[in-house]
Amino acid sequence: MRIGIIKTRWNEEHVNNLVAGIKKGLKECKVSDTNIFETSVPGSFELPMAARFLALTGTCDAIITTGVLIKGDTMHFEFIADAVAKGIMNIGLQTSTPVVFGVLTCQNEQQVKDRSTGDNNHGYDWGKTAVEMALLRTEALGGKKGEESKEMLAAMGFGKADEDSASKEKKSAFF
Ligand SMILES: Nc1c(NC[C@H](O)[C@H](O)[C@H](O)CO)[nH]c(=O)[nH]c1=O
Ligand SMILES: CC(=O)[C@@H](O)COP(=O)(O)O
Repeated sequence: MRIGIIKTRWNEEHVNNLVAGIKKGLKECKVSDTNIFETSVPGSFELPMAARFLALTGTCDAIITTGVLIKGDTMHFEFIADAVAKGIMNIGLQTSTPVVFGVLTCQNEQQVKDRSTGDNNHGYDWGKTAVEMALLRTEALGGKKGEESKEMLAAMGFGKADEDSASKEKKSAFF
């Protein structure tokens, strides 16, 4: 299983803490470092576009987008938070690659710290969510029922991740 992490350079220190949490969650799920692809974008607003580009490479079974939005003095926060949440959902649905919404939307810095450090690092849960959704995707697209979808996805450029899952015979647990 290969997982992509796209992180922002906005609020970099907090985001790096979240990424550490994500990697802890992935490690517990036996995802090796070599199967984690990591890249960065300027801010949260750029996450959906980058997630789309990465999904279209067909190299990841799931993608985690992570960033930190902190409320400022204007409506900027509200517009970005709404656009990013909807954008990330859309990319997952459009590409059939699960995209985890790993963006904290906080009123202040303390709220961020409370959710990105110690035992309440939300990144940890996002790592596990990505693995669960990647497995679900494999079940959905890698089994017999998924043959047609797989061909369609291959034609659209979703090659590698699907080839990997197709080469293993999997017993479906979800469907
Ligand atoms: N204020 C925050 C931003 N703002 C930047 C935008 O995300 C974007 O990069 C810019 O509007 C150019 O398109 N980004 C965050 O991730 N967090 C913030 O608190
Ligand atoms: C420009 C930004 O990304 C953001 O920080 C806006 O903050 P504010 O709402 O205080 O203008």
